[in-house]
Amino acid sequence: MVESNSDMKKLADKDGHFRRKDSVFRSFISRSPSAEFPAEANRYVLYINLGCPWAHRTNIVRSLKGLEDIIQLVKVGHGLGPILWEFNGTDGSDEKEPLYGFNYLKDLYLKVDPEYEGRYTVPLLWDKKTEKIVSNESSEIIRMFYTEFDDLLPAELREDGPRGLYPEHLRGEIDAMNEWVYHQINNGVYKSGFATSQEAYDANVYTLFEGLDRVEKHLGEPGHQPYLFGDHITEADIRLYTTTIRFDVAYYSIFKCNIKMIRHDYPRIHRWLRLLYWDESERTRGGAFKKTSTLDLYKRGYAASVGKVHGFPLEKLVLPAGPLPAILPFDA
Ligand SMILES: N[C@@H](CCC(=O)N[C@@H](CS)C(=O)NCC(=O)O)C(=O)O
Repeated sequence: MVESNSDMKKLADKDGHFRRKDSVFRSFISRSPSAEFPAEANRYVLYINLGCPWAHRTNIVRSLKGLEDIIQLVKVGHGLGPILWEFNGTDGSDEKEPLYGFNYLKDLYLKVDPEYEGRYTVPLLWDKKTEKIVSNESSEIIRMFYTEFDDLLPAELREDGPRGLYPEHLRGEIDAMNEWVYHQINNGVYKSGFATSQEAYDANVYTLFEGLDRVEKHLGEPGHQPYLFGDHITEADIRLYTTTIRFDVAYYSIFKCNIKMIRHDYPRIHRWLRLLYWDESERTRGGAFKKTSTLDLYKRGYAASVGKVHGFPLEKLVLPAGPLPAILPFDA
């Protein structure tokens, strides 16, 4: 029996189009001590799956901001049965959920709200003290991480220091870029990959490549190197990175996003991507991008998801070998 709100076959609507549902839990951690969810060390747990690009955003920011000792990270594996997220030792996950011994991520959602009818998604930010979900929306979790724990961090890691990820003078431009990058690229790959009709796939796959063409052009404009908005890594880089690092290895073949490849067809994006991935300097706190990127997992995770959408059993998955290597060296 597949439960309706975790049923992967129902990801696409009747017309074959994948339309992502809005996240349901949208509270905020605040630096104010009187807030419902005040910023405190050892109080919050971030649940992720390493394959998920939305969860990956939060994992990168946790690492870039130096929040590893402040926010606990728990990895959940890909479900071997019909339920998507399972604590089963795969993808670096524990055998059981560490706080309550649950088997599935959905058990946390149902603990908070037994009537919950939304999807059981990662990332999930959990408050140990109130036993509530703070948020399951990555774009908002990363923004809390930028600022709200800053009183607990050294000056050089604070948002008002030189490494601000969402600096005031760039907010308008970052928001504008986020908007089209989200629709055309971050979510664009899913609109191709989870389409269950030829019409839905055809209606979306070209728009994705128009988005990548636009990024390639953006990176050629003054003030847009080496990072998307100049000398410093910003939110825009993080949000684009998690899709592009999965592109050649997984989306190209498994999501049928195969009109162009980053490594062969987008020299500027390819350079920018490798610059972030291979950076193990202090700028990325010793490799926040590389350390959180698990290229070997991406094919299997996406093949399993697409298999679930089409009712194809996991044990029969055959994974594509290439491209080799999964990411090229910086100077190739
Ligand atoms: N808008 C959410 C999307 C999260 C999301 O869709 N996560 C996927 C994994 S990559 C998921 O958990 N899907 C399970 C499902 O839809 O049942 C965010 O950015 O946090």
